Amino acid sequence: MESSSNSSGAPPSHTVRSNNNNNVVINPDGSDSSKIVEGEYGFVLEDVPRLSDYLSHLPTYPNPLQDNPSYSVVKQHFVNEEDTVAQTIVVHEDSPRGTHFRRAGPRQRVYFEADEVEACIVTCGGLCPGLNTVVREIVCGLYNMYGVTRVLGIEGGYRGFYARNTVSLTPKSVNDIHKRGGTILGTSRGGHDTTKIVDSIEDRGINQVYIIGGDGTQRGASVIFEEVRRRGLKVSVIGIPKTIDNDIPVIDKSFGFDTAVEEAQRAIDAAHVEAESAEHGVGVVKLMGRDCGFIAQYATLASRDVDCCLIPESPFYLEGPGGLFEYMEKRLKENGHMVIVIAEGAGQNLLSESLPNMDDKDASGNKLFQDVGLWISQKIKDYFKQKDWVINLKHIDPTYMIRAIPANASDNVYCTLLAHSAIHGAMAGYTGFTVGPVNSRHAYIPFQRITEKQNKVVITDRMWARLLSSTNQPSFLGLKTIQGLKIKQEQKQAGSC
Ligand SMILES: Nc1ncnc2c1ncn2[C@@H]1O[C@H](COP(=O)(O)OP(=O)(O)O)[C@@H](O)[C@H]1O
Ligand SMILES: O=P(O)(O)OC[C@H]1O[C@](O)(COP(=O)(O)O)[C@@H](O)[C@@H]1O
Ligand SMILES: [Mg+2]
Repeated sequence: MESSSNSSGAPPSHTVRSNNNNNVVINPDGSDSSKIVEGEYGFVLEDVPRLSDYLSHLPTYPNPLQDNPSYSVVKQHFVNEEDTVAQTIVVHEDSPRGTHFRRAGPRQRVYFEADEVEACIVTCGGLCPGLNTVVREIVCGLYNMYGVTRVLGIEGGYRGFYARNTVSLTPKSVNDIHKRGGTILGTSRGGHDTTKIVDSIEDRGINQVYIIGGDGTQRGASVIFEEVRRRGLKVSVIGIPKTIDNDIPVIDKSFGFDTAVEEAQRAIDAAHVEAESAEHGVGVVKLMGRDCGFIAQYATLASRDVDCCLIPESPFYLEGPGGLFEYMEKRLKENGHMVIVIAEGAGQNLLSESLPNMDDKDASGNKLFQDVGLWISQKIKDYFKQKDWVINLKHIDPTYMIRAIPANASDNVYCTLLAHSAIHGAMAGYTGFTVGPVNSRHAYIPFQRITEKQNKVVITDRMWARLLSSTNQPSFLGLKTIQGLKIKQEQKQAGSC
């Protein structure tokens, strides 16, 4: 096969000029692999590392995709090397061009020959619908698009690299796994040991590492990448973002989220049927969402049967004017029944008042929460009992049932695109990135942008207002807080004019 040599030389650590004369800042403080490219009119590219940044004279090869009969219909075979995806697409005349990410997709030249690739896949953290689809599509995509036949499955999450045997994954062995929930590879929390993991990668001759997981996993992937780079290995480290909670920033949404919202409808429907069939019926549905209430918010908006949605981002209170109990009394008088949806991370401040000193963490260091569904159900029962109201409360907790199902059709397609974007990036020699859609276009995003903060429901956005207007619930914000938010909003608008 034809090969050409890349001569980028020794690891750069300063500002250099790119092909199109932009400023490129690589490793500004020497501590990480940030690559910021600054262009005209406020254009900023937050680029991702490439193997050639730290390995010199790497040969490249023509991309085999151009000879693939299935792709012969494609008009433009390859993504232009200079293509980027804008993070902000709502702009006005004077807006700077703003932050961009490198566009995902197949490149004209690749850094790996098919028979050179030793890929591996690992799934980490909590379950999420679609994990098996991503695994399947990495295996089949590598095989069908690039002729790669050697893919290993790492079992049981990060610790599987050094504590378990691997399984060989072939298009045949993964053929129908997308129809099953969970992950055929198994998963775990904790157990991240960077040195042991990279030793295992080196010992097994692995040169493409596909890591599927949430924010914790991507933090782990980032340190694996740094260690791989420090050792000077020709190994691409690619993160594929996963979380049912949808709390990963920058990307449009995470896979499995749509499936979760859809499945949550069944629980809300059941709660509604139970509630409306009884006198003063109250249905309480607990949904997942450790630090953010996206599943609860979207499930509520989709259902239209929910009277109150409680999420971690919007603090609430039970007693007194404007509180939950007052609203419940009003709603039960008006309508005879009501449905409450609560995200698992909501109201934890109130719970810790009743149950102090609960500071347990899981093996990954995530805080373990008290069961807010049980807690609020008991509080509601106690309140109405002392008021001599007979209510009929049914509490439904479908959380793990929702998480354990296979992905729905749209999540399956989304998982396929994620897997393909990840493969194209790895084959093109990109590394140290997470893949995901930004404003509907798949992009390669530096790890630190994914791990530096969490995506949250913004309660001053129109979407939350839509929810409030659909449920008619109180905002639980005091007059002072609302005024404060308004002033902030006005100051922001004045500043941007
Ligand atoms: N800061 C970190 N550095 C290295 N590994 C981490 C870090 N945070 C979490 N991990 C590892 O990532 C894996 C998944 O993390 P976890 O928080 O459980 O799930 P998720 O990836 O879904 O957020 C675990 O094996 C954990 O040890
Ligand atoms: O019982 P587990 O496995 O610790 O999972 C519970 C947590 O997993 C989640 O579903 C998702 O968390 P991750 O994104 O960290 O996997 C949370 O909503 C929930 O709090
Ligand atoms: Mg997490």
